[in-house]
Amino acid sequence: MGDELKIKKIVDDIDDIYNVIKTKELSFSEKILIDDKYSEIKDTYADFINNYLDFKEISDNLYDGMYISNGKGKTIYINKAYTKITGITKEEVIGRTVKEITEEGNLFKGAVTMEVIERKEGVNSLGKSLKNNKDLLVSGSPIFDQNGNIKLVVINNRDISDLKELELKIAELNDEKIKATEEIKFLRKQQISKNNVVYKSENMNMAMDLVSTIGPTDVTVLITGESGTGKEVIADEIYFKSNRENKPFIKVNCAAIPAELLESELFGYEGGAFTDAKKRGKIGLFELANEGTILLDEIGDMSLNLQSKLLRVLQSKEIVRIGGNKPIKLDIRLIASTNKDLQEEIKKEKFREDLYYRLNVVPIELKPLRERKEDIYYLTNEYLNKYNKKYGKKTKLEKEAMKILEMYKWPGNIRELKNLIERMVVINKDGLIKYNNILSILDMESVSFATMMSDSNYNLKASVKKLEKDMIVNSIKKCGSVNKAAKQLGLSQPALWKKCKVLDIDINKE
Ligand SMILES: Nc1ncnc2c1ncn2[C@@H]1O[C@H](COP(=O)(O)OP(=O)(O)OP(=O)(O)O)[C@@H](O)[C@H]1O
Repeated sequence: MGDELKIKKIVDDIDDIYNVIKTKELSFSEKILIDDKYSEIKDTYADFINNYLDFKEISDNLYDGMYISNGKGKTIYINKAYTKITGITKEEVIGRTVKEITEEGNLFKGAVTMEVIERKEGVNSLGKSLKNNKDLLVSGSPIFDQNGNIKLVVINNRDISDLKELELKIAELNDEKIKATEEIKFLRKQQISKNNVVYKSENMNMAMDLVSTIGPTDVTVLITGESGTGKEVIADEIYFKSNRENKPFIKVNCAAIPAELLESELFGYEGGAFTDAKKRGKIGLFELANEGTILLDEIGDMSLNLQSKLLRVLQSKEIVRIGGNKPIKLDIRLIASTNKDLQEEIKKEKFREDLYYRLNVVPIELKPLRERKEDIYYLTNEYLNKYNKKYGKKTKLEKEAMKILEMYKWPGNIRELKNLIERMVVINKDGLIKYNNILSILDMESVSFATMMSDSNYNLKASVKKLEKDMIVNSIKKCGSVNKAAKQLGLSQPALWKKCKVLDIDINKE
C-alpha cells in the first residue's frame, strides 16, 4: 500500500473513533477538547494531502529522473521521468533495496545510494540503465533527520545520451569550423597574394611611399587610375602594411554587381526582408569585413541611392541590415578605387560631392603606363622571368622589341603588357622575341612610325632598313611565296631576291 493510502486509512480510523466517542456522555470541556483535536487532525491531513499531491505533480514533471530510498537503501519512490528515461517501472523497484537490485544486475548499474549512506555525503557517478542501455549522470544526496541519521537518499538521474549527442554535434561543428577557417585563410591568401610590385617611375615611387606612410593608419584611401594601372595592387599593399593584416579583406566590384543586388550584398538582410529572402537572412559584406578592410572597387559606378547609404555608414560607423532595425557597429578600414574621373562625375551629377570628400581623405593617383614609361623595362623583365619560369623557357627579348614596348600607348596598361609577354613567351619557338613579333600583335595605330623615328636612338637609315625588312618578311609570310610577295610589294622577283640578300632575310626560313 502506498504512503498516501496508509495515512488515509489512519484518518478513516480516527473518523470511526470520533464517531463512537461523540455518542458517549462527556463533560463540556472534554467535548471541546475532542472536537478541537479532531478538526486539527483533519486540517493536518488536508494539508498533507495537498502538499503530497503538489510534490507528486512537481516530481513527475521534472526533466530528470528521481529515485528516493530510505536510510537503509530501500526504494520508496521513483518519479515518472525516471521510468521514461530508464524504462524501469515502480513495480520493479519499490520496496526493494538498491543493494539487492544491484547484485541481481538486471536493472541498473552505477547506483550510488549505498555509497551515499556509507559516506554520509553527496556522491556523483556515471550509471547506466540495463533495460534500455541509456547512460546516466547519477547524483545522490543524503537527507538527515534531527539526530543526524540518514532518513532519505535522493538520487537525481540525468539522461546523458542527449548530452553525448550534443557533444558529438559540437565536435562535428568544431571540425567544420576548423576546416572553414583554413579554407578562408587559403582563399584569402589566393585572393590577396603578395604581389611583386615593380616600379621605377616617380609616380609609382610617390604612391608606394604614401602607402608605407598611411598603411598602418586607418585612414580612408581613394585610388584612381585607368583600368589595369595597378589600383588593386596598391590596395593589397595598403592591406599588407596595415594593422589589419590577417583580418578580413573584402573586395567588392561595385560595377560587377547589379545595382539592385549591391545593397543587399553590402548591408545583408534580415530573414523575410524580401519575399524570396532566405528564412534566416544573410550577413552583408560590411559585416563580413568587420575588424578588417573593405575595398569598394569601381566606386564611380555606384548608384546615387546607394551612395547616400554609404555616406551614412561612413558618418555613423554602423549599418542596419535590410528589413532590420538593430544597428550593427562597424570597425572597418575603407579603400575605394575607380577608373572614372570623380570630379567629372560630380559635375554630371552622377556622384555625390559630400561622399567624394569623405572618400578622398588620402588620394593616390596612378598614371597610365604611357606616362610612366620608365616602368615598362622593369615590368617586362619581371614578366619575362615569371612566364619563362612558368612555362619552362628561356625566352629573351630583342633590344628593338623593348623599344617598341616602350613606345606603345598601352590602353590596357600593365594588365595588357603582362598578357602580351605571357602570350609572347608561350608562342615563341626560337628563344628570342623579335621586334616584328610584337608589331604583328600590337595595335599599330598606337605606335606611330613617326614617334619611332623621332626617337633619338634611331637614325633614319636604320629605321627605313628595319621597316623594309619587316614589310618583306610579313609579305612573304602572308603570300606564301616570293613570287606573290614581289607582286604585292610592287617589285620584280630578282629585285626582291636582291633586297632579301642585302637585308639579311633568309627566304627559306621565312
Ligand atoms: N607595379 C606593378 N608591378 C607588378 N605587377 C603589376 C603592377 N601593377 C599592376 N600589376 C599587375 O597588372 C594587373 C592589373 O593590375 P590591377 O588589377 O591592380 O589593376 P586595376 O587598376 O585595379 O585594374 P581595374 O581597374 O581594371 O580593376 C595585375 O595582374 C597586377 O598584378
